[in-house]
Amino acid sequence: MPYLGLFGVKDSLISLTQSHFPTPARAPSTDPSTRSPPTPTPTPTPMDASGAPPLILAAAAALLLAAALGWLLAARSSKRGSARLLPPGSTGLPLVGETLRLISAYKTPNPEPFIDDRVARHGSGVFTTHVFGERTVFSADPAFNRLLLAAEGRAVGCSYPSSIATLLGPHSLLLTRGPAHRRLHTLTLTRLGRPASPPLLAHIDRLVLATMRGWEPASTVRLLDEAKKITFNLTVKQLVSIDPGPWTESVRREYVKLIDGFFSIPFPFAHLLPFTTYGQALKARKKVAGALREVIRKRMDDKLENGCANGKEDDKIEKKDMVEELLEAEGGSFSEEEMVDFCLSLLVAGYETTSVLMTLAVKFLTETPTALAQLKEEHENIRDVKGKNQPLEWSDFKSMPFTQCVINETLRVANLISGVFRRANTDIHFKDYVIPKGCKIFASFRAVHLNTEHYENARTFDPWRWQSKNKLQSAVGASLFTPFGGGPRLCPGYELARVVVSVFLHRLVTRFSWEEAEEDRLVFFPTTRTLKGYPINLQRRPDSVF
Ligand code: HEM
Repeated sequence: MPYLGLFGVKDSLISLTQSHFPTPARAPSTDPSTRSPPTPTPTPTPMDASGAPPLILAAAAALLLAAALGWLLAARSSKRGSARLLPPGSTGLPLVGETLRLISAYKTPNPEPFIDDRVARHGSGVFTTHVFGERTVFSADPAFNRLLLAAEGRAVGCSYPSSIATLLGPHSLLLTRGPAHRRLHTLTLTRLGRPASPPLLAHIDRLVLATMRGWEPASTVRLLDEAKKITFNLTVKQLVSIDPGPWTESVRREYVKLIDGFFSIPFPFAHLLPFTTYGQALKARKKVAGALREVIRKRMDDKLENGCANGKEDDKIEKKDMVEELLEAEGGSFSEEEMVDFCLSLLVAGYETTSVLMTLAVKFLTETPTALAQLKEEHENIRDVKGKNQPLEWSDFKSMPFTQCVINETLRVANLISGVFRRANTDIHFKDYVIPKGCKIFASFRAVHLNTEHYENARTFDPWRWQSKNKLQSAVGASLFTPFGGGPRLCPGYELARVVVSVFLHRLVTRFSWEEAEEDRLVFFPTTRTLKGYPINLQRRPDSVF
């Protein structure tokens, strides 16, 4: 799914979250202007012809024919008439367009040239290409990106392939549109946009500490795995108020298979092919949804038994979790299935992104010792004032300005979501171009974040760049910094993700020292992460108290 970093066309998937970035310490000293594309994943793999039923073969042939026709039309239109108004570009080879070039770029440690070269060749930050069976306009232009984000739901709409939509469920926030989307988005923001609430902050702190308590005084851990545990348990708590235990563990086992499905090839009739990753993901989805349904049903029954709590007084009482928000919202009109899909999509949405953000922040800091030293000092100062054992409070979070610079810079450099896909609902006029109704558009955040015109030494991890006053506001205002998107689909978890990572860094640097257990590197296919999950050797600090 585009948000998760997957871009699917027909039966293919391409990761959007692709973010390539050389590790800061090894970043090239030169800083070519960088523009970034989405991340490729495997192209649609045709079903094995030998064993395929005739119906499938006929469908496959029809698809191929449609793709060929699409390509021919795109190629013709780029040469004459109205298509002269399309942003410049090339449709590449018949059928595959430029898909293979895109994929191979993202399989290297430096995928930037896919966009850079085209921007340079066409002299335009907006260009046309043809990937995954579809003509697609790429934007590396912050002004156009802003327009696209703001126009969501009107001139453009987000578009997900059916394979992703099936895993998410029809009532997922990511799939709803129009007034229903606005209502659900506001509700989500109300819940997730309040990490300042004392119970939530205390809970994040407790969860992080509980995970770290599981680490031996001297041990090797794969940081990404640990970060994922924290993120999953935290989201479950936010949704249904269940603490880590056998229930969360059994749901997590299925959930991991579901997540794998987003990055797999959705073979036709996958529900009949349980040995494929996508087939297993479909099964896992049923189990995760079933577990959530059981909890939600029980809560609905409890509510019926205890009577509705819709009075004025109750509105003022902070809801204990997302299910309670849903049960109370809109006169309690959400159906069980709507609530299940909604919770499931929240569980999916922040998992990979927040965990990789935590891991990469530690990796970049490890490779930039001066930044790590400054960060440690900031957190030790907080501890000096509070004493060793006190839980973190909101005022402590507010005393972490350098930590926020580290998080901003990790987001800028890592590009966990390298951009978002939209589809034009109408002809779109931008500069001298017209992007026709129905056309797919990719707004690349990464291309902007790594562009030397906007950021000096754009490919170097430099958290100090965010220290200057108002830098963040002006970068966000000009759409030069959009790691969480913008407009009506602005990520509702943006504040929560920051708080989780801040608390995690606080507890890590004040209780442990560490070094890389083995060399690890960033990979960008099918998503941005480190190849080995960043194994580190941890040493508990002698003065740390648990
Ligand atoms: C580093 C962490 C994160 C990053 C970089 C990130 C990034 C994004 C981006 C770029 C979008 C916009 C997608 C679009 O416009 O199509 C988005 C949407 C969304 N995010 Fe996040 N996100 C993060 C964490 C979270 C967390 C922790 C949650 C919730 C627990 C969350 C929930 C969502 C949801 C539900 C949407 C869809 C909103 C809608 O369609 O209205 N995200 N996120």
